[in-house]
Amino acid sequence: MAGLNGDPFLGIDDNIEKLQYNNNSKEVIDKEGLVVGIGEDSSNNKNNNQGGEKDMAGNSIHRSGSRPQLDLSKAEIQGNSEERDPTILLPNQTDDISHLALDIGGSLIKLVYFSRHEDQSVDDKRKKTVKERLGISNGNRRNFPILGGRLHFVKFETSKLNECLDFISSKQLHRGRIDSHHWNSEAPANENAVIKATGGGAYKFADLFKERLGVSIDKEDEMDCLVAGANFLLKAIRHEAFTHMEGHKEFVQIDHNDLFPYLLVNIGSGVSIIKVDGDGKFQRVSGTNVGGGTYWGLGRLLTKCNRPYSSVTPLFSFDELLELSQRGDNRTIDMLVGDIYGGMDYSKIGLSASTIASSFGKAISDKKELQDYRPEDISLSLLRMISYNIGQISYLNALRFGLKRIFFGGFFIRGHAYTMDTISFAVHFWSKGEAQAMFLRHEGFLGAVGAFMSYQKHGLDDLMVHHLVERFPMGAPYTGGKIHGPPLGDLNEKASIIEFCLTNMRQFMLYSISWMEKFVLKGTEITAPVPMAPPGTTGLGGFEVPSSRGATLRSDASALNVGVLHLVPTLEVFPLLADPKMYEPNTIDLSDHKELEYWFTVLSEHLPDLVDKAVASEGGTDDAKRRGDAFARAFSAHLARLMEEPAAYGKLGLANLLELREECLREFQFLDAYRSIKQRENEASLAVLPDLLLELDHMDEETRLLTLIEGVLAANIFDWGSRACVDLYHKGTIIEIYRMSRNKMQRPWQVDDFDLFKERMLGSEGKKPRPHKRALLFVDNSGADIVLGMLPLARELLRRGTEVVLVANSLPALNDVTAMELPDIVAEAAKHCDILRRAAEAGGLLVDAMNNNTLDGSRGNSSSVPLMVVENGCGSPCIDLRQVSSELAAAAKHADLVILEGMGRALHTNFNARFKCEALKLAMVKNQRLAEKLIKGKIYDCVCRYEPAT
Ligand SMILES: Nc1ncnc2c1ncn2[C@@H]1O[C@H](COP(=O)(O)OP(=O)(O)O)[C@@H](O)[C@H]1O
Ligand SMILES: CC(C)(COP(=O)(O)O)[C@@H](O)C(=O)NCCC(=O)O
Ligand SMILES: [Mn+2]
Repeated sequence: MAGLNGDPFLGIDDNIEKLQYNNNSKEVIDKEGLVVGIGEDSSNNKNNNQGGEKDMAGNSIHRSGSRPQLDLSKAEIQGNSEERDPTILLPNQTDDISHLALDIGGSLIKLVYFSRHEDQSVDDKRKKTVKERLGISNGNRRNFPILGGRLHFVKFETSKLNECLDFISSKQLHRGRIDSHHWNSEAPANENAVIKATGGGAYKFADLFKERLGVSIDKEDEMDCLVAGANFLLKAIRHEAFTHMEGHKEFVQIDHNDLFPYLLVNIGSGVSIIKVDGDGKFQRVSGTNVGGGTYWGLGRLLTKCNRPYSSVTPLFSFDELLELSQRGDNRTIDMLVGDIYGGMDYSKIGLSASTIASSFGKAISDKKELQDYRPEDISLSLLRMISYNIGQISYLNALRFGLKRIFFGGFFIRGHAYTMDTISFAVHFWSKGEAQAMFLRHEGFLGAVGAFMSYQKHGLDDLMVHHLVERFPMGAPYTGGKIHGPPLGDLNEKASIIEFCLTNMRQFMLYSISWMEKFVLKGTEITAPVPMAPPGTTGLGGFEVPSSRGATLRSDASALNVGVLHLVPTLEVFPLLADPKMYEPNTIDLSDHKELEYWFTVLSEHLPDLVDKAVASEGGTDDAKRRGDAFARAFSAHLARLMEEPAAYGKLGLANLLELREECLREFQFLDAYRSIKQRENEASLAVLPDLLLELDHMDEETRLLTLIEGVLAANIFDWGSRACVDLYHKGTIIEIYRMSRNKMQRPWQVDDFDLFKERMLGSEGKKPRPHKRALLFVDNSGADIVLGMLPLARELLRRGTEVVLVANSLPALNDVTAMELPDIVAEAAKHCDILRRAAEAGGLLVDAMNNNTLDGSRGNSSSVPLMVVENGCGSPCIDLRQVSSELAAAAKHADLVILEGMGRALHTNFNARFKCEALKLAMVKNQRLAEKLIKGKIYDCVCRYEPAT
């Protein structure tokens, strides 16, 4: 790893990576040979050295926590090796296999590329036996020829095609390996690589691609691609479409069966208007030459004389123009109805005095030269002229075909609030509220996505919402290694260089700027508010006043509105949800700003403690400290961004915030921040387990059941995510806190369905009910929670003849126990308990023990009901049951009882979830506000909610 410490780093965008190394690294690469683990893998090595701890690479659910490995053998410098940061070619890099599609438009080149990883789960014994037991052949592979991976979105200006070519070649995207095992069985071998491309540039630049990259361009029709892209995104991405009216953004849930027909308006350089009736069924019904290119081109021309001399380029960039408009007042240049009617409305035909009568109309009478107009005003006037015009033409076409829904795409929109409001306003105004304008988060990438979809048989078109997990990376080094860079903070003088670099890839490649600097820049960009116009200076005019002033314009470098799409084709909808369509995981609605503020503060205040734990988990090295610092900044920046724009990444719930924190930790390579805490608590709890079991076995059935449920609730106090609990841990030992918590268990609990549950379990009036066939126990924390709470409950179910499946996280989150850790814990517990031992053997959990015959010499008792462990598919303290692992989905098939435990899984999420089978929700509420809000109680109150099957 040392050989790569010359800042392998991220490129200009979050999604853009470039390999670099410093002068001494090549030597190391050559000598050491070959596969160098990066990112997560480097830490895995460390874990292995520490002994005993399992690495996470064995997990098949590779959310963004997993990093690709690079094969650096035969690495070679491309171009001039005297260059400071030359590009490296990695001819033998096979793991991170890429696939690329392009949309080369008049203004911008859009790239969509896919990178995937090997499934490294084959060696996991638990997985093998679980698969055998649950009868999963090979997940969903047959349906999905692709394995998991990521879909990245990147764009370049078409005039800077060379930078795009450099990018493709530095990432080797054009060498997309296509072979039978990995991608497409009928595809040709790697030579004569072909890339799919659409847009005019696919024709115009085909020769250049052949010359520079040696690849042929397979041209795809632009309209086909736009429609295919829009249809795919609308079906496969949750929260892809939204409305934007008067500054208010609202995501629209699109019903797949009710998508068509719709009108697609793609505002690129020019505008295409397409009536879409189905997949591949469409007609281009209209278009206009007044589009994004018009705004950009005319805007440049009209403002160029006012461009400050100090600027790097003589012309305003698109974003600068847009930003100017936010400070503009179009009344200085537009002729308003009031200008014509002496300040009065023309109310007879419904036009107010502030309505624009004639865009740029004032310029006819003013005795002004171009330079006398403020570029801000020109830009706003132009933006409004073009947006209204497009809105109106779109509406007229919708009217022509009786369509109610209009989706707007293309990069002219650029997520700019004011532009969207203006278009929405026009559509609303002209249609008198009959038609609705909707926007797409992947606005400009429709064509590129469509070109990507045109690769035959890659299976992507079969992907559904639940297969895609969107992540918003924040400048962490994709390529791992050490973090270099100046001390944080002292970056002002570099900012202008960086800014320049961000818009100029070629220049960028010549500067050695660590990702850390870029990260800090990004961090400040996304937290710094965009300058707003003083109230009243703009807006007036137009039909009426689109209210939002586009405070959301951010530079391309932080274009976080689209994240990297992580494809996990093995994810499934939890089959026991009563009504998946109506299911909403989040209990707490963060669209209430007060609520958002509260949780924002909770998470911010928890941050220092979390960073401490994270840094300690990595040995407290300088490198770990830097990463800890960077993590804190990254996460704070994410939070700040979300405070400003809660819907920035899609609809926001508390579960998303808590997951974002875990993802962010992983991005900075903190793979298991609570590792040693978990271990310590497991050991302490396992030591007292035999006594607890003995105690339980002396009780009658009814007392035992109550004690078991109390035990679960009491042990749920071990939660390192709760501020109040962390304070407690500083005051007592694990066992002391556990005893105290148990002593405090007094019924009735704040939510108390225990009697109902007891009746279901034990029956009444001497009638013995049928035991459950299979129970799924969604477990929560390590230590007492799993060992003294959930395991004894599992044991009781097993004793009654119920199969038990422990459902645990795929990846660590706080001190939650993971599926990977459970077999060892169960094995340890089984040493003191025959019931657990026999069940674990029957469930294939004690593979090693069985092979070694270490227990009592007998082979697994297959007549016993099995105890199994499955991973849930996520790495968060909460769970979204629309996206669970295939093994959990398989395990659910025969289950008739679901037990959800803990605040994250049973309260923050799923408190209101309804199941086809019986459900028991158990949690201690470790937060005062939540207790008040959710159960009208106080902190440390308990929830025992039992719901019969629906
Ligand atoms: N960073 C940017 N650079 C240039 N143009 C941009 C940028 N962001 C948004 N735009 C706008 O998007 C238009 C291009 O949209 P796009 O959908 O990519 O169309 P095309 O395929 O014709 O290039 C530009 O004409 C401009 O109005
Ligand atoms: C992160 C958690 C959901 C974990 O709780 P658990 O699921 O382990 O019961 C919970 O600790 C939490 O909501 N913490 C933030 C609230 C607080 O610190 O008060
Ligand atoms: Mn937890």
